[in-house]
This record gives sequence, structure tokens and C-alpha cells, in this order.
Amino acid sequence: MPDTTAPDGGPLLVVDGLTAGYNGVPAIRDLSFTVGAGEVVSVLGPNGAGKTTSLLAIVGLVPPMAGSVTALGRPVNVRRPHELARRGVLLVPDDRGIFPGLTVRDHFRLAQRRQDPAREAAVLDRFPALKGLLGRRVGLCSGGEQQMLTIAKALLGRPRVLMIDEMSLGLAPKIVQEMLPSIRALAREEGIGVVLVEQHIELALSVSDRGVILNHGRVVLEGAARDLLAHRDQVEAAYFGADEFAGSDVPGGAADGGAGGSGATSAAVVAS
Ligand SMILES: Nc1ncnc2c1ncn2[C@@H]1O[C@H](COP(=O)(O)OP(=O)(O)OP(=O)(O)O)[C@@H](O)[C@H]1O
Repeated sequence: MPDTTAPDGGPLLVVDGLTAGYNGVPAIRDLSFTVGAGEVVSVLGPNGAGKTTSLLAIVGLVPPMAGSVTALGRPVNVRRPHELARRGVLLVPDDRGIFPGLTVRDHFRLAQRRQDPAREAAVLDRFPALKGLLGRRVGLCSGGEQQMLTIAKALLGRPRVLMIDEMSLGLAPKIVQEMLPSIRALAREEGIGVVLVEQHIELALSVSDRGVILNHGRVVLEGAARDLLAHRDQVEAAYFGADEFAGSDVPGGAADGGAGGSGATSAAVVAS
């Protein structure tokens, strides 16, 4: 059984007040949220909201201007990207990181520092469709199969936190509908904390515990996924009218001490 809790029993990942951007201009400001073992947190928002930048900043690939990241109970030096990976906090990028000329089996080999047949078998059991494709060049695999491989590769290293950027990019809705529940099951069964960056709001929230909605680089709404699903109007307002919405007086909101776990001060929090 993998060790899936922070030594202090707290969340696996704590992002606190993270501000980061490009050429000195912040693209995300004061981002805060937590991810516990077995929990799925969706980071949602319109194009350009700062979702990808958030993930890149958490792993240090976009240098932070302010804020901190704590993984497994210990502060992380976000200026050293490999440190987080060593702790099992992995980013699955939206470009899938695959080599079209190599086979699925080759990718499995490259993804493991030391071959671990037992782990390999366990990961293949999670994505049985890959079993019959081990000898196939990845360039000849479908988009869904490539995406399964991308996630399978990340799982080989027994991650504690998996951050998945736009898993559904370019995939048919049916494939997304099949894959997202697998991610949910994976989180629960292996105690992995999952951060999903998604465009499919309803689908993402339907497999998430909590949702964080970004607009213009700020958290404008957050809450339990079931509450966000029940308050679709508020979610739409957060997407399309964020400037007016941020900090509004929503019952159970941050000003009321409402729950939500991000610690953000200006975001509204949907009431439980
Ligand atoms: N390399 C870069 N250099 C300068 N600005 C960038 C760079 N990458 C992203 N940005 C800007 O940062 C902001 C946030 O972009 P980001 O890609 O994080 O948004 P996103 O929510 O992931 O968008 P999408 O859903 O379209 O992928 C945007 O205004 C974008 O133009």
C-alpha cells in the first residue's frame, strides 16, 4: 500500500498565495488551494484564465513571484522543478509528452527508472485497452489511447499527486466520459490527490470533490463540486462576469467563513 498521506496528516499539496506569470506580468495572482489524499480538485475557467500557468507555477516551470507550495507536509522550493517530481507530484502536460515513432512498450520502459513488472501489470489492469497495444507505435494509436498511455506512464512512478492538464483535449466526448470516472476511481483506490484542469465543466465537476474557478488569473469561485453543480448560474457568472462576481456577497462565502479549503480572500465560495 503506497504512503499517501502527508506526514502531518494534512493535505498532500498546499498551494498558498501563488502569484506567477511571464516577463514580470502576473498571469495568476494569489492562487490558493489544497489537495488531499484520494481527492479530485478541478481547476476550471475560460480560455486564458490561467489554468495551465497555475500548474506550471506549482511545479516551478513558470517561476513564482510570490507564494508557496507545500508537498507532503514539507515546503517545496518551487524554483527547483525536479524537487516536486521526486516527491511524487507530477504534471501530465496537455501535449501528452509522447514519441510517435516509439511503441507503447518503449514508453513504459522509458518511464521507469527501474523496471517494476508488478507495477506495470497493475497499471495495465487500470487501462486494459493498452494491453493489446504494447507493440504498436504510439503515432498509430488513437487520441484516447495516447491519453491513456500518458496517464499510465505517470502512474508507473506511483505518484502522490497527479496534475492533469486538459486530459480531454482533442478527445471525443464519449472517451472523456469513460476516462474521467477512471481518474476518480484511481484517486480513491490509490489515495492519489488529483488536480484536473478541464474545459468540460460539468464532466469535470461530476468526478471531483471540489472545484476552483479562475478568471483573469484569480480564483473567482470555489466550493464543493456538488454545490457548484447545483449552482450552475453562479458558475456561469464566474466564467462570464468575473470582475463583478469576485468578492461578491454569496451566502457561505469567504467573508462568512465559508468552507472551501482554498484560503483565498477575494473568491466567493458556494454554500454547502
Ligand atoms: N509563454 C507565455 N508568455 C507570455 N504570456 C503567456 C505565456 N503563456 C501563457 N501566457 C498568458 O498567460 C495567460 C494565462 O494563460 P494560460 O495558458 O495559463 O491560460 P489557460 O486558462 O490555461 O487557457 P486555455 O484554456 O486557453 O489553455 C494568458 O493571458 C496567456 O496569453
